Amino acid sequence: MKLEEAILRFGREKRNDPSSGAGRLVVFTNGCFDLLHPGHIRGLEQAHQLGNVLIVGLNSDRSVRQLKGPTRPVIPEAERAEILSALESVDAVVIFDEPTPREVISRLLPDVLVKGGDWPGDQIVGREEVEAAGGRVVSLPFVPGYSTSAILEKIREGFAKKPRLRGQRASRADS
Ligand SMILES: Nc1ncnc2c1ncn2[C@@H]1O[C@H](COP(=O)(O)OP(=O)(O)OP(=O)(O)O)[C@@H](O)[C@H]1O
Ligand SMILES: O=P(O)(O)O[C@@H]1O[C@H]([C@H](O)CO)[C@@H](O)[C@H](O)[C@@H]1O
Repeated sequence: MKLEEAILRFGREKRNDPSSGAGRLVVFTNGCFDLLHPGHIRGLEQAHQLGNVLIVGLNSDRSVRQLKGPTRPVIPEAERAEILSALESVDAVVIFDEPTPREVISRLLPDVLVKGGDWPGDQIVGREEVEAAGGRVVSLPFVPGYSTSAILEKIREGFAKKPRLRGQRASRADS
């Protein structure tokens, strides 16, 4: 979804308009969401439970590369957005190209801004803007043992031990 559409549908003006089903709490979270894992899924489900609508700000491929290096993301932005959009807990996905979601958050002004516990509270971008508009910021519990980097490392280690020819599927006997 384009930011402009998200603002039209879920922006503060829309929420303050009695004819638009006022009282809908808009929750926002953001991330790269490259190779989803249970930490992502649980965090998104918990985020959605904090309001009525969950909008996810998704870093574009260019933004992910700036943050996590030239080998990332593994999954292109359109497919990351498709995967997130398929989750019942996610109502809209807005891709942003900047290094941080500050612009998106400033324009959407969600009622609740959420980040996982891997981010210290004072480093959550958008905190000031959301709180100044009367919203709140929630840091969700981190689920230990899950990260996209760890998944990628496990894959790299596996291939390092038993490299396979391109296109060759391992038989059960190989494993
Ligand atoms: N294990 C986890 N438990 C709870 N939340 C998580 C966990 N891992 C990531 N998140 C949250 O998911 C969102 C997206 O994070 P991100 O895509 O960077 O995942 P990641 O697994 O940390 O990736 P990477 O290892 O590439 O940094 C962020 O809000 C982050 O706080
Ligand atoms: O997937 P990540 O690395 O958890 O997401 C990043 O979060 C940053 C965070 O919101 C800073 O408070 C954000 O600035 C960055 O663009 C990524 O979304």
